[in-house]
Amino acid sequence: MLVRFTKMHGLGNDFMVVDLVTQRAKITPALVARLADRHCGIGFDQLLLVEPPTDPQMDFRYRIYNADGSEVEHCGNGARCFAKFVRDKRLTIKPVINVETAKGKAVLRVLEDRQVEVDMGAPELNPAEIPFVADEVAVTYPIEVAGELLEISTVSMGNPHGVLLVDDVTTAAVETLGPLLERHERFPARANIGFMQVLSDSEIRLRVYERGAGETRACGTGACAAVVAGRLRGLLGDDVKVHLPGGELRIRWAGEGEPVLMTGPATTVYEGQIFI
Ligand SMILES: N[C@H](CCC[C@H](N)C(=O)O)C(=O)O
Repeated sequence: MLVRFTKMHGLGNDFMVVDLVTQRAKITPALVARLADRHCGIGFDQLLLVEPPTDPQMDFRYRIYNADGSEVEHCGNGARCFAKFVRDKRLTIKPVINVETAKGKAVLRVLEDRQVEVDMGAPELNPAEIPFVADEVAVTYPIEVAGELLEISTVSMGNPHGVLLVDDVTTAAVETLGPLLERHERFPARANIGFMQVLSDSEIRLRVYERGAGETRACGTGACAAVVAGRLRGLLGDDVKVHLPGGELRIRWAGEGEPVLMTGPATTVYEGQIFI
């Protein structure tokens, strides 16, 4: 079967985007992992599927698969690309697009300057919902990894995140602590692990070792989780510039119970077709 796709990225976090509104394809984890291969496939961090909604109140269903084939609950950089894709493909002309995700919904706004603002919903802090093994909710949790005792924050943006505070992201032990914490037994569904350096109350640097993809050039849900964790630690205000290896995101969060707003670019690289 020949399937049309579009290669896109959000600050270098790259995606294969497939319209399953006007075409059909049977997607399996094994197929995703094969297509994600950067030598024998297309190569991407995540596959994004654009589908008709199951909820009539929504405009689309938004499904996400990591490069390892695992289907996940959310992808922030992907949500911005999703908005650009459905508008460019004339699947909608709405400037505000409501999409359903595996664990909720997101509201996508295409702005005048072609940036995309995403209402990512309110963060989840209850350990049981993240999920993270802990007796009660806290701002940080002691966690033992590789013989070290670290302090980690945990946040769900639909998907699970752990956030560590570091002095300098360039020397942070992302390659060693990232995979160990991604698969730590206290994260039963695995987790995305952020390494955050606070520059001021309105600016941070961040690297993210992503669940199912490894370190990426940017992570939208990771940027949201880091700002939430930093604000809860009393280190950040409500409007933060996040510097990621692939570029900058603006993250706003007015506090507990409020939605996190993410604003940033979305880029189309090429169109393609592939036999699957
Ligand atoms: N690796 C993530 C999904 C992609 C998130 C990231 N690419 C973003 O922009 O939020 C997870 O397993 O939850």
